[in-house]
Amino acid sequence: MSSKPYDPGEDGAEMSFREKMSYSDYLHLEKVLDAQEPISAAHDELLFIIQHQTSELWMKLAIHEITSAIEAIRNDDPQPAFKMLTRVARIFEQLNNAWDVLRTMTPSEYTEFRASLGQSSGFQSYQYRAIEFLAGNRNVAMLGPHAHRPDIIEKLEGILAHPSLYDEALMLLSRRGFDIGEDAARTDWRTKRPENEQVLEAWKQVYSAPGTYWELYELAEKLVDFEDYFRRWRFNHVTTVERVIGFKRGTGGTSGTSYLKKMLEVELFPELWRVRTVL
Ligand code: HEM
Ligand SMILES: N[C@@H](CC(=O)c1ccccc1NC=O)C(=O)O
Repeated sequence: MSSKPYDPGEDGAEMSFREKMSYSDYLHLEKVLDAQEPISAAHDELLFIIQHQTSELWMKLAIHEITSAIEAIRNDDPQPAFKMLTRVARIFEQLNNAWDVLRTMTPSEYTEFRASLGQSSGFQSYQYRAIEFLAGNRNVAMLGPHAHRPDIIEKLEGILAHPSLYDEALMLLSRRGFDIGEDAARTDWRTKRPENEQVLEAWKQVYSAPGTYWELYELAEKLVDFEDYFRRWRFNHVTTVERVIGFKRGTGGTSGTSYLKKMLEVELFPELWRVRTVL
């Protein structure tokens, strides 16, 4: 019995894209797939490049979502922000799972091309810094590595000129009748805000009566969820780094693993972690 090979064209699949938009036209695949240019002969450099490029693509989406979530909260419409923040947490979960691929690279394999990376480092990831700044971890010193790129400085300064995700959540608390003290009178958004007892008290009231403050309660939990996944990313990163380069200095010039371990202590939404202890 001879059977003819399956022809999707006979089934109705479109086969002629001379004048129609195709899959790769729409996705600009040539641009994306032409953007991997290993600079060494090491087998694992392609893995390293793709791991970073895909991470940066997911970060781009996270920035898009956080920016819209900030806007929704500012407009007193937090419901859509809940969905966006859930998506951001899922993006970080995706980034967390991706470490499993990179972890297949041993120190011997990384050493084959590490020297070709020069002084470049994830420390100079402006999208990572944008996410931190958008969330609320603001430190103008982190603009330093971008001094040679006025376009990047402009983007990051544009974020620092406006309230962060957490600042907007605090202002929502204030609009809903809570006294948040000096956080209600801020005009400078560029620097890190100090922790505030009145904010802690406001979150304490929210968590003590979820039924009364359901929206604020849900917002608080979405923020904690986001930070939870973000912390896991930091932890996976530092563990991978120790596994691959031990305690060598970073190509970006920091102490490397020790610097990243210090960064594990950074909190995006401090009073939301503190409130757990006082409930
Ligand atoms: C073998 C893999 C990796 C190694 C050995 C490594 C190593 C390091 C080191 C040592 C630092 C500290 C800065 C420095 O002095 O260079 C750093 C920072 C950083 N890396 Fe990686 N990294 C790896 C993979 C990744 C990946 C896949 C990403 C995803 C985009 C990433 C993103 C970052 C970011 C955003 C920072 C800055 C963190 C901060 O300032 O808090 N790294 N990395
Ligand atoms: N900082 C790393 C190098 C590194 O991982 C890296 C280099 C260029 C572009 C992205 C990188 N990823 C994270 O830091 C190192 O010290 O080996």
